[in-house]
Amino acid sequence: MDGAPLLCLADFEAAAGRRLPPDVWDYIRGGSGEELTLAGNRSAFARLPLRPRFLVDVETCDLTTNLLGASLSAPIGVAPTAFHRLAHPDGEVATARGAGDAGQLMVVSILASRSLKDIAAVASGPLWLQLYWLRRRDLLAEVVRQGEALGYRALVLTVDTPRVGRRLRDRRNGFAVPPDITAVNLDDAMMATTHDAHTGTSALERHAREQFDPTLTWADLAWLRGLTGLPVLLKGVLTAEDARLAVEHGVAGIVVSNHGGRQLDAAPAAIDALPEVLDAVAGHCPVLLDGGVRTGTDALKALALGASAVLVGRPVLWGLACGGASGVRDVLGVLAAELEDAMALSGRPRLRDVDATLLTRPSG
Ligand SMILES: Cc1cc2nc3c(=O)[nH]c(=O)nc-3n(C[C@H](O)[C@H](O)[C@H](O)COP(=O)(O)O)c2cc1C
Ligand SMILES: CCCCCCC(=O)C(=O)O
Repeated sequence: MDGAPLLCLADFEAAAGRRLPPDVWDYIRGGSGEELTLAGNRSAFARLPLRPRFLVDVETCDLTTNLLGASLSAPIGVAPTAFHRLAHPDGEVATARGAGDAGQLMVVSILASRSLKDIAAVASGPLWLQLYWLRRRDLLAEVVRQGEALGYRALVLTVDTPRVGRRLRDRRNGFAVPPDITAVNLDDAMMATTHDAHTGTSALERHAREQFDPTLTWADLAWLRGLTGLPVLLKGVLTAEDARLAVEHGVAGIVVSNHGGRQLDAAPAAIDALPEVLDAVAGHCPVLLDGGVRTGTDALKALALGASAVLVGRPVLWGLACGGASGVRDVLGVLAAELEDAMALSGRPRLRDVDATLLTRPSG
């Protein structure tokens, strides 16, 4: 990567914004509606001060962790995002290389623009596979079968997208996926409408209305669990009520997420929704968080509240746009280094020391 050094995720964001075509940049950066939730994801982190402790030996800080049997160099991973070839010609293959080099988890979108097989072939870190519930259950079942056969270790069902949110940037741009970039793990004919550009509308919104199944309910989870031996996590849970139902339905984990502010505008900031979900889950399964994580201190705050790990969406695409695999590795590396710094400077050298007292004064 040439030019000024990229020292924090905001540097990657600015550099990516200069490189990508304006409509792609808007697709990546945008949220839905008035973008209140998008902004809230950041401002909610900014509102939480940390309570550092001192005179603790912090010469060595240990970020390593284990998530559903996978050893990770840090509790930070790649959130599923569609069509990585929008950001770099190598797409998800580069992302998987970068995540593997960083020793971190990658969740691959069902809308990946490289094959699950090519991604698995280069991955040195754990891969999970994200699913949207398609009306075409035969295609969904085939993707699950393929993912399991290729060694993907868990399924992440996104539940916040019965349809795509009102993304005004995409509507204004008449956004459509360029014809040479496709969701190659799904049927070409089914995906054709993602390429149909019409002024004033988003091809992705229209496509999802046709192809995503909005009738999905809790009762359908049994069908998915019956297809596979893989653990199933739910992504997009924001309330205690849904978290309780998720546990009752035997999920292996929950990702607290508002889809990066791209679905229901006015949904709570992810970090604000985390405590009620954690309370309801009561330790029955790991709870991850995504949405607005941009610094090591953001990650530390989520971990202090009780998250097992955080995922990042847009920052990975910024890294990809800036430098392919090495850009992704660097973005994840910067976040991990910042987290390590924050642990040292707050007197919490091990993840088990990272608890609620970092945010709230203990009683008594
Ligand atoms: C360009 C883009 C594409 C996305 N595609 C998907 C997807 O295919 N599946 C999914 O579950 N979430 C998708 N998401 C949401 C992310 O998984 C994640 O929830 C969100 O990006 C986290 O917020 P952050 O970008 O602030 O880190 C997408 C987000 C973006 C920005
Ligand atoms: C192909 C139709 C829907 C794409 C939505 C991808 C996504 O989750 C996002 O853009 O956000």
